[in-house]
Amino acid sequence: MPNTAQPAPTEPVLAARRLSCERDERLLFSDLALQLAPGEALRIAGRNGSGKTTLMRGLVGLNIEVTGAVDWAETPSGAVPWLYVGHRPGISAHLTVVENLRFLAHLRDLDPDPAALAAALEAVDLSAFDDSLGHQLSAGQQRRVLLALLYLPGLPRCWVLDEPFTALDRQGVAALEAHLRAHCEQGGSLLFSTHHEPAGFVYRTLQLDTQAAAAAEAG
Ligand SMILES: Nc1ncnc2c1ncn2[C@@H]1O[C@H](COP(=O)(O)OP(=O)(O)OP(=O)(O)O)[C@@H](O)[C@H]1O
Repeated sequence: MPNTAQPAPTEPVLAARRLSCERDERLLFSDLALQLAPGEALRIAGRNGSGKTTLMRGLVGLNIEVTGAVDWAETPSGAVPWLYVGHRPGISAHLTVVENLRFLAHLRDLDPDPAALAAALEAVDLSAFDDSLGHQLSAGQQRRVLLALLYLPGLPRCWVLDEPFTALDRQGVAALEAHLRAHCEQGGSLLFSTHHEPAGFVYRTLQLDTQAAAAAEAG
């Protein structure tokens, strides 16, 4: 099922042009353009160090080394149109699971009530660990705390997820794929990176190695 969808002919959620980035005198990408429409998913692929994280952080304004034009569609409320979830779990060792999730939510201007926090933890199969401390969690459980963000109410419609499948077991991968598919089917958009090739939903792929190679050849 993956990799066959063409961009939909609707007003884009995100339109970026002439994106370029050079780091440590190494060209990562140059004159790159991408668009994302409502209901679409775009996977950023490429080898380690090819610039996937750099590109995604640039698109959400977290990396000023990325130059070019980035236009996000305005939201009716004027709120930030994206939810960015980076590749590091960022779990505090001395907070409980539910405290960590609340903190991660607050960092993103979300203020979920206890019922919403409990429902999100249940969705990622962590109900039994809600009062465990961060340092007591496995790598996959830490990832699940972070991914619980995707089950909170009031999220922006475009999700930007860096390596969301890292450390998940097979059941976790399948559950996340189903959740991302439902998000897109409901008109949400998704920009994500992964070395895993998801099979559970439709997405286009932007291959960054090809971009860098083409730019190097041209220049
Ligand atoms: N803080 C930093 N300062 C300078 N260079 C950096 C920094 N972080 C990453 N880089 C460099 O930028 C390049 C792209 O890194 P980036 O993290 O975007 O790659 P990636 O495609 O996401 O890799 P991976 O698949 O390993 O996660 C790499 O060459 C890396 O060395």
